[in-house]
Amino acid sequence: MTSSTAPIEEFDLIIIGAGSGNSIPAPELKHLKIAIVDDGRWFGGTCLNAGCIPTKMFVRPADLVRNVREAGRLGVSTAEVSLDWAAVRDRVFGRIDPISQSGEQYRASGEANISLVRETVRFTGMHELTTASGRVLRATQIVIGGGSRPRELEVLPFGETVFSSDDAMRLEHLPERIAVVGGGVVAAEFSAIYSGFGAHVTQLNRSELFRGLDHDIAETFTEVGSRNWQIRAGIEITEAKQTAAGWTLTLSDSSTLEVDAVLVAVGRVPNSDRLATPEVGFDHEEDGRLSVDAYQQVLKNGKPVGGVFALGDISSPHQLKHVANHDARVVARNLLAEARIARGEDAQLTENTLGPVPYTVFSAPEIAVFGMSLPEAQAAGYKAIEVRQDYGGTAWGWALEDEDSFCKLVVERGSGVILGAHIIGPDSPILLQPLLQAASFGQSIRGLARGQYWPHPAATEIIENALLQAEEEIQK
Ligand SMILES: Cc1cc2nc3c(=O)[nH]c(=O)nc-3n(C[C@H](O)[C@H](O)[C@H](O)COP(=O)(O)OP(=O)(O)OC[C@H]3O[C@@H](n4cnc5c(N)ncnc54)[C@H](O)[C@@H]3O)c2cc1C
Ligand SMILES: NC(=O)c1ccc[n+]([C@@H]2O[C@H](COP(=O)([O-])OP(=O)(O)OC[C@H]3O[C@@H](n4cnc5c(N)ncnc54)[C@H](O)[C@@H]3O)[C@@H](O)[C@H]2O)c1
Repeated sequence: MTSSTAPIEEFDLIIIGAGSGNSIPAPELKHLKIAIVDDGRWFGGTCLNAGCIPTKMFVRPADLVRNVREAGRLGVSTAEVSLDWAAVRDRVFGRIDPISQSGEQYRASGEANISLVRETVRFTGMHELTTASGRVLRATQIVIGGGSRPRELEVLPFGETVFSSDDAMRLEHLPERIAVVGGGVVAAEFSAIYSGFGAHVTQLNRSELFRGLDHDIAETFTEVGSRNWQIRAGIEITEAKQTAAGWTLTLSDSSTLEVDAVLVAVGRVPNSDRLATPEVGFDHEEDGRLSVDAYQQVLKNGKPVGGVFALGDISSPHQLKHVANHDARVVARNLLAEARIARGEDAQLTENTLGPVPYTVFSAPEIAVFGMSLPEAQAAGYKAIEVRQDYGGTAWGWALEDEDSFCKLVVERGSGVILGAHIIGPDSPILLQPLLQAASFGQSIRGLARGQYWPHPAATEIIENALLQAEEEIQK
């Protein structure tokens, strides 16, 4: 399949993608000749440069302003508050860009056994890659951590005033009127950010928001979110016309919307096509991600391809950084184990077997969930119960004057194991963790609430009360 006549450059290990893949070269791999290949606009992958980290650095000031605006109901009188987009943007990227740049410098010249290749590559053999400039790289072991990219909408292709999350935080000026297209986590987080900064935001989605989540969580998000930005769910853009000011969007109910700019946040596509992994015959799932086995080995005709592993968004059903990081830990162990097995030594591959995956949305309101809703648990054949604890039923909820937030628990009646937890409200990503811990270790909720102190009147009493309710319910 090699089309280039360039001399072949041989490595022990090639890592494609310097996002989560960049954590793989550890001291244990110092004996290997390694190439790290990445064609990103910024070095270090999505999370650092255009994902988890900068978004949360924008969410925080937007939250502060929103809290001040809402503080009147707690008796706090405030003058008008505002946020300076350019100042926040420069603070965020003034911190992030140097981290990315020094990471790149270190990889380019910091270690004798590592070569950095800043080019796009494609597979031209199962252990061979060809770069855009025609270099041919070969290795015994290859890790594919190529990530995903924002999906484009046919009716609104990306351009100067139609952008994805990649550009959404680096805008020169914050547009006054923004349409945010999508009903998932990216759309939710950016609607909260832009509206906190004072833009007039209209979120458009073809179905209800957060369709995959517990119904009450999705409904409450829509209700509370609507207090800060406009939400139009169950609507599609049928036509988009560029105007002098921005865009006129025609919607499926025949109404029109005038905006200055559009953020398209309708999911992310795995980068397997850019790597030509279909052409070398690797297996793929329906959504285009690479198929892997329990050891993160890439499959071909259902069987693992020796020496080829994948991690993160390019092979995971969960496009989440904590999942990509754990995949990388498993792959790092398995690279060494595979080499030992090949040398006839006693070694075993490690399975990727962590418990339920937490999913958190840093919007206004925040959401944190894992596992099944009650209908999902019942459909899966569990004898399950569900309880709901409102924040407002605890002293912390009174302090917040909260009338919207809640925690729902789905518990298997017999074992007392938590099958799902669904929290919407302030600090829900933190409140989820004790529940996730119990579920991850298969711990019954029996005795969990009363077997430890819960500081009074902290927000964790919401979890304590939910557990007590669930314990009572499974005893009936
Ligand atoms: C706006 C936003 C906010 C997010 N917030 C969160 C959050 O709060 N919490 C959370 O858990 N997750 C969050 N995520 C998801 C998280 O960022 C991703 O799951 C994670 O970064 C994926 O890591 P990865 O290593 O798989 O891929 P990436 O970090 O994307 O790395 C892949 C790298 O491969 C390179 N590459 C791809 N194809 C080629 C090729 N052919 N040749 C050479 N190089 C190539 C790319 O340039 C890229 O640098 C967020 C995502 C976005 C977009
Ligand atoms: N806090 C976090 O953990 C966090 C934050 C941001 C992103 N992420 C990750 O990034 C990934 C991408 O996020 P996302 O919000 O872009 O995707 P998503 O899958 O969460 O939501 C996509 C939304 O776009 C809509 N949609 C899809 N195709 C469409 C089309 N053709 N026309 C109109 N609407 C369409 C869907 O109905 C859905 O509401 C997520 O899977 C998530 O795991 C995580």
